[in-house]
This record gives sequence, C-alpha cells and structure tokens, in this order.
Amino acid sequence: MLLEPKREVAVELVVPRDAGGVEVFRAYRVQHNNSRGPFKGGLRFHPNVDLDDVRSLASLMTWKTALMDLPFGGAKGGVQLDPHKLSERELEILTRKLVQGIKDVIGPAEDIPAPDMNTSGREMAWIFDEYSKFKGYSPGVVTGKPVHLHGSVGREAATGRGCAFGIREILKAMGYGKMSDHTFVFQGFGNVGAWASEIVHDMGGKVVAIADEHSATTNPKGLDIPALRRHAGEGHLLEAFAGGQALAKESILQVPCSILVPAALGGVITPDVARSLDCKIVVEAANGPTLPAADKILQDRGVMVLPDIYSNGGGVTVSFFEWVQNLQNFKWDEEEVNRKLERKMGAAFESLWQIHREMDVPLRTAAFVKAVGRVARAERFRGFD
Ligand SMILES: NC(=O)C1=CN([C@@H]2O[C@H](COP(=O)(O)OP(=O)(O)OC[C@H]3O[C@@H](n4cnc5c(N)ncnc54)[C@H](OP(=O)(O)O)[C@@H]3O)[C@@H](O)[C@H]2O)C=CC1
Ligand SMILES: O=C(O)CCC(=O)C(=O)O
Repeated sequence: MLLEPKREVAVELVVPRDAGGVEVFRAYRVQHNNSRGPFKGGLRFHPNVDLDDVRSLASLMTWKTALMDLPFGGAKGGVQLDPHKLSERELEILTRKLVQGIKDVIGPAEDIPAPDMNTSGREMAWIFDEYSKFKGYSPGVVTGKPVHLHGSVGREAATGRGCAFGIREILKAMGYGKMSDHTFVFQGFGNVGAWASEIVHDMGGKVVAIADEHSATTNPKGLDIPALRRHAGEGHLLEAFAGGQALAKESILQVPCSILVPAALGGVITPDVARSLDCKIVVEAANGPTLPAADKILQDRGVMVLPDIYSNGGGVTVSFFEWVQNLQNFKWDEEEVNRKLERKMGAAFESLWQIHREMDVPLRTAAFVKAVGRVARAERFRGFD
C-alpha cells in the first residue's frame, strides 16, 4: 500500500511561445498518501522531471510530514522544462494551464502544492489566483505564497532555517561543539542553499565553499555569505566573487569540511563521491541527494548522514503554519513562526535520535521507523477503507 502512490495525474500543457508557434510540456502531480491529512508537497520546474522522479519525491513527502508530525500526507508535482528558456509571460501561462489541468484533484482540504526547484512565491501566487477563479477564494490551496498575498512570514527562509536548526541539534547530540567550531560546504545557492548558508554563517559557522549550477567559489577563511548573496542577486557568477577564489564546481563535494550540505539536485552523492568526500557529517538539504549504494559506503566510512526528510523538513513545517493561518484568516509574526519552527525541528530530532540510539540504526533508518510507523498507524485506525 505504502509503496505505490494513491493517485497519479499527468497533463499536457500547450503554451503559445512569444516568438510564435506553440510548445508542449508534460506535467505530473503524484499523490502518494493522505492517511494523516491532505496531500502536501512542492512543485518543481526542471528538465530532469519525469514520472518516476516525481513518484519518489511524493513518497518522501509522506515520510517527511509524518516525521515532522504535521497533519498532512505526501505529494509532489513537476513540469519537465528548463524555466530559464521561457519568458515570465510564458511561465505564467504554463502555470495557469497546469492549474486548469489539476484543479479537481488539488484544494485546501485535498492537496496543497508549494515551491520547490525553480518555483517560488511568484508561481504560488498564480496558482492561488487561477484556482480561486474556478473554486472561489482559496488562499489555503497553496503555500509559499508572497507575504503580501496570504503567504506566511518566515516561509521563504524556512527550509534553510530548519536545516540550520537541525545542524545545531546534531552537533549537540554528537558532542561536536558549536557551529563556530566547524567548516561548511554547500552545493546549491538557491532558496535552500542561500538561506541555510546565511543562517549557518549568522550562527558562527565558517562556510568555506559554495557551488551552483554554473560555478563555485571558495575561501578557507570563510565566505561572507550576505555579500555573496548580494553579488549573486546582481546576476554575477559565484566564481567572480571578490571575497573568494574560483573553484571547479564539479569538485565541490570533495572540498574538505566538517559538514557537507547538498542543497540542489537529487542523486549527486554517488558511490564514487561517497568514497572521496572529506567531511564528518552530510546534511541532506536537497531531496534524495544520496544514492542507496552511496549511503552504505558513507555508513561504512563512519560519515553521519542527517536525512533529507528531517534536514529539509522546515519548509513544509512553515507551509503548515501558513495553511493554518490561511484557514483562520489570521497572521502570526516572524518571531512566533521561527520559534514554532525551532520547537518542531527540536522535537523531530529528539524522536529520531532516540530511535537511532535505542535500535542502533543509522539516522535515515530511524527517521523511516518513526515516519512509516505513524502512517501505518493512521491507515490502521482508518480501517483501510
Ligand atoms: N524550496 C523549498 O522550500 C524546499 C526545497 N527542497 C529541496 O532543496 C533542493 C533545492 O531546492 P531550492 O533551493 O528550492 O531550489 P532553487 O531552484 O531555488 O535552487 C536550486 C539551486 O541548485 C543549483 N543547482 C542546480 N543544478 C545544480 C548542479 N548540477 N550543481 C550545483 N548546483 C546546482 C541552482 O543553481 P543555479 O542558480 O545556477 O541554477 C540553484 O542554486 C531541492 O532538492 C528541493 O527539492 C526541500 C524542501 C523544501
Ligand atoms: O512546503 C511544502 O509543502 C513542501 C516543500 C517540498 O516540496 C519539500 O519539502 O520537498
């Protein structure tokens, strides 16, 4: 039951191009499980998107919402495209057509999309607007909306902030000292990588290298992350940052550090990478960055892995806070959101660390023991109907 998704929807999106003619894109929404609450999960725009990829990301969402103890199930959506090749107008048409295609299977009590790779508040605002045309005013149909359009303060930074809280937890649990005792390397400088590295930097951590899809920069004395964010925000390549030296982006996962944070694509830690990386802890800010065969190698090498369904669980946690605020037509302030997020990250870590110690299993197994147990219990209570 838990291996297969409950529902899979594939739609064809026909988009008139600015230059004339039309182009056809494939889009998917996979709804894995809703025994604990409405389906929940992001929507990504990326050339690598296919049904199989979206299926596995949807199931990760089921385990993530269960581990974080949120009243949601798991889903994921994706459109196979390179968004950098479409204009804003074309992307808006595509997003609205996607809503037209899936409007009957999403909804505030049914399935609630959110941002993921290459989507942000802009796309979420289009989804809210398009869905509301068909079904009436429905801010709770999507989370990660702009703060001035029913979004929650703190959601944009939430995945990165949650990741930084998670790092603090594992350092404490392992007796590894403070953030300031450690060096960090990030792959990915988008929503998750930029916020996580900035918050780690604010907490005293020394970020020694960062890569994105185009280039990389390094500084053994520590990068000035706010300055690097301003530099990237002005459209410059990371490798051109004056406060660092250019680095081959392909070598980012081999840069020596205490904590390596993959925050971009899945499947980047292959067996070869696992044999060659030089860190004590891998913190999976991305979804599915470690291949199963690589996981085993890391375990044998004594490299601790803080699994994705915990490390990036801060995003969906604040999505839950946004949804709750939307349902109540109420707004919390940022301090309250961040405090509640910190508490959730702490409680989830405690439960997975306890299982890790009592059952003597890796943290990933511990996270799944907790999550699968909660989902299975909900299925049993509901009577498999
Ligand atoms: N956004 C969220 O709230 C959540 C996201 N996640 C996961 O976090 C990861 C990142 O998502 P998010 O930050 O939102 O996505 P973004 O689209 O905001 O950023 C993605 C980043 O990854 C970089 N990137 C892409 N391909 C490569 C590559 N081959 N090598 C190095 N860097 C690369 C991009 O580089 P460039 O800018 O040059 O294109 C960009 O910096 C994904 O796995 C996502 O599923 C998980 C939970 C919640
Ligand atoms: O905020 C959400 O609902 C989900 C974000 C997401 O896609 C993820 O956690 O992988």
